[in-house]
Amino acid sequence: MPTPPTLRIGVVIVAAGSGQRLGYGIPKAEVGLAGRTLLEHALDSVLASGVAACLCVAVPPGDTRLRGICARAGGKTPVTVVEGGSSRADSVGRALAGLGPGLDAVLVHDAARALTPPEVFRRVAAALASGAQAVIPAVPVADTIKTASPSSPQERSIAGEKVAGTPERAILRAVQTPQGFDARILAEAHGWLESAGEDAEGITDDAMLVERRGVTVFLVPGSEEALKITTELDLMTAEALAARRLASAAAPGQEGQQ
Ligand SMILES: Nc1ccn([C@@H]2O[C@H](COP(=O)(O)OP(=O)(O)OP(=O)(O)O)[C@@H](O)[C@H]2O)c(=O)n1
Ligand SMILES: C[C@](O)(CO)[C@H](O)COP(=O)(O)O
Repeated sequence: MPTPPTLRIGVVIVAAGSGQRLGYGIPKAEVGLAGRTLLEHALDSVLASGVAACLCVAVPPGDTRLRGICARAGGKTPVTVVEGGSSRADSVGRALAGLGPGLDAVLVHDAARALTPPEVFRRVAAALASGAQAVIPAVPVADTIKTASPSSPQERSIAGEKVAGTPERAILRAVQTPQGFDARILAEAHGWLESAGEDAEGITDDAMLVERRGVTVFLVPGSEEALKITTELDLMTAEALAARRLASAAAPGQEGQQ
């Protein structure tokens, strides 16, 4: 089988969110998990994957702590920092500009998915190298998902919403980051987004953005460990995962045994 071409890949980490739902009163990327910030965990995963030629991190305006972390990270891999915007998409757009020219592909990653295993980055990069223009990691959905619509005025005394439909669960996927794209296609899509106005409403990830531009998005296996840390319960789950990793690093093959 021919070897896929090696791509020059830039990685964007969006870390400029305020973490309202976590409610710690500090930017979420600064929150501690197993003694390190979420951003440090995310940087570790990217750098351990070995896919990044360079990184750009979007941090909250005025933040100095995350800038300091980025200044100390990277080693031989250049890490630049930009001020994030008022939405995730805005932060991605700013970080794309901060990556600089000469890249074949870009991976966009949430700092909030701090424990994403390096293998997930490598799977996304491999699919790009095999010719995909857009690739995202995904996992099957465990719950049955319903679509909802408002109840009629007569029904409202029972409940505000009712079921509108039930998509077939077998074809549903929960998607994660890093999301990988041909660099030119992602830049064009974000350029469109800036002028799209109402057409851009409800776009919640970069894959959806390039889908709107007619690009085929491929799926590769994600990881349960790549959960998005959004609430206190997610952080508790992440702490348990990090503890399991530490235990298995200390005693390989012994985890789960008494
Ligand atoms: N203006 C924003 C908003 C979000 N993000 C980043 O996008 C990712 C996903 O966002 P989310 O988990 O919703 O983070 P927050 O916006 O911080 O959370 P909340 O909505 O609870 O405030 C996070 O890594 C977050 O830092 C960003 O860079 N810039
Ligand atoms: C990009 C993402 O993580 C894919 O699941 C998700 O859409 C981000 O959503 P958020 O509301 O900005 O956290």
